[in-house]
Amino acid sequence: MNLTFIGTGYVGLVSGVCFSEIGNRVTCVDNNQDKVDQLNSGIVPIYEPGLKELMEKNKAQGRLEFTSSLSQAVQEADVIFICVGTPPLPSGEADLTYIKQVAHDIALEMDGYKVIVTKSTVPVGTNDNLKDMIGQLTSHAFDIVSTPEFLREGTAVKDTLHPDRVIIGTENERAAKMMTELHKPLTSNIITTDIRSAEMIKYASNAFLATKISFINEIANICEKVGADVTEVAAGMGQDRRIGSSFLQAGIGYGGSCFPKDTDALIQIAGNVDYEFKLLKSVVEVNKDQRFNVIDKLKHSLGDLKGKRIGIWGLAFKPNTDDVRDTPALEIMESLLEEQAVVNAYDPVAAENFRKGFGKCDSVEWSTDALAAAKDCDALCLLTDWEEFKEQDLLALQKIMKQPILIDGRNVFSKEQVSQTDFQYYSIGRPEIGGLFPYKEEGIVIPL
Ligand SMILES: NC(=O)C1=CN([C@@H]2O[C@H](COP(=O)(O)OP(=O)(O)OC[C@H]3O[C@@H](n4cnc5c(N)ncnc54)[C@H](O)[C@@H]3O)[C@@H](O)[C@H]2O)C=CC1
Ligand SMILES: O=C(O)[C@H]1O[C@H](OP(=O)(O)OP(=O)(O)OC[C@H]2O[C@@H](n3ccc(=O)[nH]c3=O)[C@H](O)[C@@H]2O)[C@H](O)[C@@H](O)[C@@H]1O
Repeated sequence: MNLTFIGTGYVGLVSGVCFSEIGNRVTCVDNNQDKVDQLNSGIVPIYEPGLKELMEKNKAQGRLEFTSSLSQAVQEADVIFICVGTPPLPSGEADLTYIKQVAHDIALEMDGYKVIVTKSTVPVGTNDNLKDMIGQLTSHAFDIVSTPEFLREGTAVKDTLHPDRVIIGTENERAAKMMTELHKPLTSNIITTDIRSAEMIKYASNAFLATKISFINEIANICEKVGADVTEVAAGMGQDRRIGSSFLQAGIGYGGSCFPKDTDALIQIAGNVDYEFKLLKSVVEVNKDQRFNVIDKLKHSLGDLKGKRIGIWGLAFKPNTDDVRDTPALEIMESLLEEQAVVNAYDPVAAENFRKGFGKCDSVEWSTDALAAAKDCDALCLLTDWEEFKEQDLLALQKIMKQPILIDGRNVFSKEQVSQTDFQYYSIGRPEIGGLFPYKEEGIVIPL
């Protein structure tokens, strides 16, 4: 099939490349000419393992191209995917400006029947509105489909080529058939449903995953007080197939371009129909607090942070990405600077993006390797669980630090590794290995 993807962010670019890989003829459109030029000269503007190789292969085989010209891309396409951003407005609601602009532009360029698919995450009812809007602007036939995207950054290629499921929301049989055929090479688990349910499946999925994370983080905080180990608890819980073992990794909370934005948006979607989503509001609140766990632990070990040298390992919101949108590192860094600590930061790939988006970078020192960031530090905070950090030799690390204090915000190191060192080690929800309120120290009495 001839496919056009509008927007070459994570979703448009990865989907475009992967759909060309399975034999379709794909055009990716972006109105950012710089991005298009980069893509045409073989530069992938995002860090995503495996993407560059696949992109080059499919470009060379003539199945994949990039352009800023919408008109030809729309006219040549059987199916047009809208993949532009839906960032949060100050109210938390999704900003649909880019979506509406693209829908308007598609309508004006159409020259025959098209299937128009929304891959961007949009509030329930948006696709119905797009249908009305496009219908008023064109006399050509078209069908609207909601096919929400579930890829994760860092594993986006694998997630796209081997999805758990594909959701196809449409009211039209012809469009459902075309979309089913298109996705068949990826999975047999294709679920067709109505448009509004498809839109809701996306928000509900992200909100549920965020809920799992906040839940386990609260369990971790309680574990620190009662002397249990959250990793043991999560492993035990995860063996129940009804619960499942994924997304039970305690840490400093979720970040990224989607969980924070989509949980806020779902709270607004509910609010707009006069429903207070109490549970999700708490999930968001717990997540905001969890970031400061690191600061609490630093203060517990160092007291006043003024003038103290703090190393930061990891700026990306998770490993294997250079995305720093809503990364916990942002607020942690801000807090440290407010406390007048001296900060030295390192991330294997995300430092440049972080510097671009963070206003107070002048007062931050930057290192080009992990050990340099830790050198002479009073304490080191691990904020992103990059493989590179897991592989560090703690004894060597200890030697170059001024004080051996390690705040492991992602529970990367084991008891065995830490016990061979002199580190004052704090993790999340593992008080026997290193927590904020070791239950023995606090002398909490649990009544029998
Ligand atoms: N980033 C992710 O991992 C995932 C994102 N999503 C959703 O997918 C949507 C897109 O997300 P990202 O790819 O992260 O977005 P992004 O913000 O990284 O990229 C959007 C792209 O669209 C382009 N664009 C904007 N207006 C345009 C126009 N009128 N014509 C052509 N191009 C235009 C921009 O230049 C930009 O390159 C969002 O709704 C997001 O919530 C869903 C699942 C995963
Ligand atoms: O809508 C989206 O954009 C995407 O959002 C998430 O994907 P992503 O944000 O790329 O990353 P995740 O792997 O879900 O991690 C999100 C955050 O949660 C944190 N996390 C994740 C899992 C866990 O157990 N604990 C935990 O703290 C990560 O460190 C990270 O900060 C979803 O997993 C995707 O299915 C979805 O398509």
